Amino acid sequence: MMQGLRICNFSAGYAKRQVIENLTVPPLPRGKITVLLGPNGCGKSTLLRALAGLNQAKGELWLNGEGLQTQPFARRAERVVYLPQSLPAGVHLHVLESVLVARQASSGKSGAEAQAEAMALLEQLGIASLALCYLDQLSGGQKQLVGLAQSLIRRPELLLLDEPLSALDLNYQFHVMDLIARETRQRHIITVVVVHDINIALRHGEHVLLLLNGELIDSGEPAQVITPENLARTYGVQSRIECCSRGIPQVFIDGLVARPG
Ligand SMILES: Nc1ncnc2c1ncn2[C@@H]1O[C@H](COP(=O)(O)OP(=O)(O)OP(=O)(O)O)[C@@H](O)[C@H]1O
Repeated sequence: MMQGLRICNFSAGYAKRQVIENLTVPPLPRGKITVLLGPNGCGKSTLLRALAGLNQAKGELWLNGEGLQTQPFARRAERVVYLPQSLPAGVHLHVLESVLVARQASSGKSGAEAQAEAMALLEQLGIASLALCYLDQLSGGQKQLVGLAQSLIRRPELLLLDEPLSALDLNYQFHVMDLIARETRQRHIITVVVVHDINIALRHGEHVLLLLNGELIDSGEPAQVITPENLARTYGVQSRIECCSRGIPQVFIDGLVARPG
């Protein structure tokens, strides 16, 4: 059985606008973090939502050898989890309840075992002390961490995270990427993460997809894809990549080669 996610001749968009047209992507690996990069409006969220079956789409999607497009939505929702940029407002649950609801939705399991698992995950994310706080009383970053707990507890085969770091401080960005990498590796998940910070992509990504105007510009290992040429072409920035004293490559932006858009 072919492992990983295969995307072939895939088109997605909205009633009046096709955003992704005939996209074919080399297989996305299991057990690794794929970072999805590209400028504002290039179609990253549209692609993730379409992979989750939440946007109109046509074409072929194969998840670990099984076709996704023809699967009933409930089965697909068990296998594929999409975490949007922000959690829906107005949900009157406390943090622990919301994670348990997510757990139940995908495995039907509840009770003491599920509760212990949920608490362990909140602990790992450093938010166990918030377990009994209501979602609408949390800060933006805290909500983002809860969203991540809700997604991870569902144990998906394909985990789609749309800018999961956007509200997190520096320490949490690092910690969360490490945690996502560990879960991804241990549970053999295919994880796709949208980030805008190119240095996070370079440091924590294990595979990179670079999109521009709904088209794939490049894909592969971070150091092969995140190059000054590709950054100039997609983001219009002039950049250089240098290793710091610890040998970790870093991107420095020296200026613009083009105006946005
Ligand atoms: N509901 C919608 N209806 C119609 N067009 C939409 C809708 N949502 C997004 N679009 C359009 O689709 C294109 C891609 O948007 P998308 O949100 O996928 O971009 P993105 O790469 O995630 O951007 P960003 O980095 O700013 O979040 C944009 O031109 C946007 O205007």
